[in-house]
Amino acid sequence: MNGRTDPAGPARLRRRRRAVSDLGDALRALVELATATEAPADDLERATESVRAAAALLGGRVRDRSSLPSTDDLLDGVRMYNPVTGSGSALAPPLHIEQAGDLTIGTCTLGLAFEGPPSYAHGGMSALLLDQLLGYAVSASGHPGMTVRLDTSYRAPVPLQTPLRLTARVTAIDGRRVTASGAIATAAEPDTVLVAATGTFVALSADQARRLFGAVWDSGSRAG
Ligand SMILES: CCCCCCCC(=O)SCCNC(=O)CCNC(=O)[C@H](O)C(C)(C)COP(=O)(O)OP(=O)(O)OC[C@H]1O[C@@H](n2cnc3c(N)ncnc32)[C@H](O)[C@@H]1OP(=O)(O)O
Repeated sequence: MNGRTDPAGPARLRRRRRAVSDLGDALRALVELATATEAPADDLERATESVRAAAALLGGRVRDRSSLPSTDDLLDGVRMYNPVTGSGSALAPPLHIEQAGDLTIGTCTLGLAFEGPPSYAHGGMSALLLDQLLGYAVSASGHPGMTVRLDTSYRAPVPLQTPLRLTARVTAIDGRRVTASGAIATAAEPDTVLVAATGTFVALSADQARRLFGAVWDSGSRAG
């Protein structure tokens, strides 16, 4: 039973979402500290035992790839484990996104866990952030689609532990194909582009949507 069919569902769903976000916060802090720590081996060994105990607690009930998380709502755009924006994801910085007219703005700070070259972000992380932000801009334009191409131009390294400002906007709509462009800058110097990207997104045909996501829709409707 999930939040949509259970009479006590809304309150239960709110509590579960809060718990998922709190766990996400704790996990992100853990991942960052596990990267930054210079603690002695004894402490690392004790921490490993605690983390294994926590994993055992979470492993009692799990979903597989054909079911949506019970906390998510695709129609409302709630994806709590999205690896870029999801408050429940240990992998997400998380990136916070808002829409201002036709401009999509993202903010985040990357910690040491995202290090590529010493003291700077891994280039794949920049592409991940931009893919998400461009995809959001495309959805916000009313033409959601999947990324089929992402061209990324790395002009200067992205500093860690520094507030970042990302921007994106849709530049062309051509049938099922939508193009969006965006950039990463620091919040302190928003006009200095560090990484720029242009992405092509394609709206799925009904057949493509059924082929790619049919199993997930079916399990969602079975769950109510
Ligand atoms: C808020 C949410 C934000 C989410 C952001 C995150 C977005 C993501 O990361 S999505 C995940 C990564 N992307 C993917 O996994 C997609 C993988 N690709 C596919 O599954 C398929 O390419 C698919 C289903 C999208 C399209 O199918 P495909 O058979 O390639 O294309 P098709 O349907 O024949 O063509 C549609 C149009 O797209 C064009 N197109 C397809 N691929 C490309 C490409 N690589 N470059 C340019 N144009 C392309 C075709 O030319 C065609 O154009 P036209 O209509 O003018 O002839």
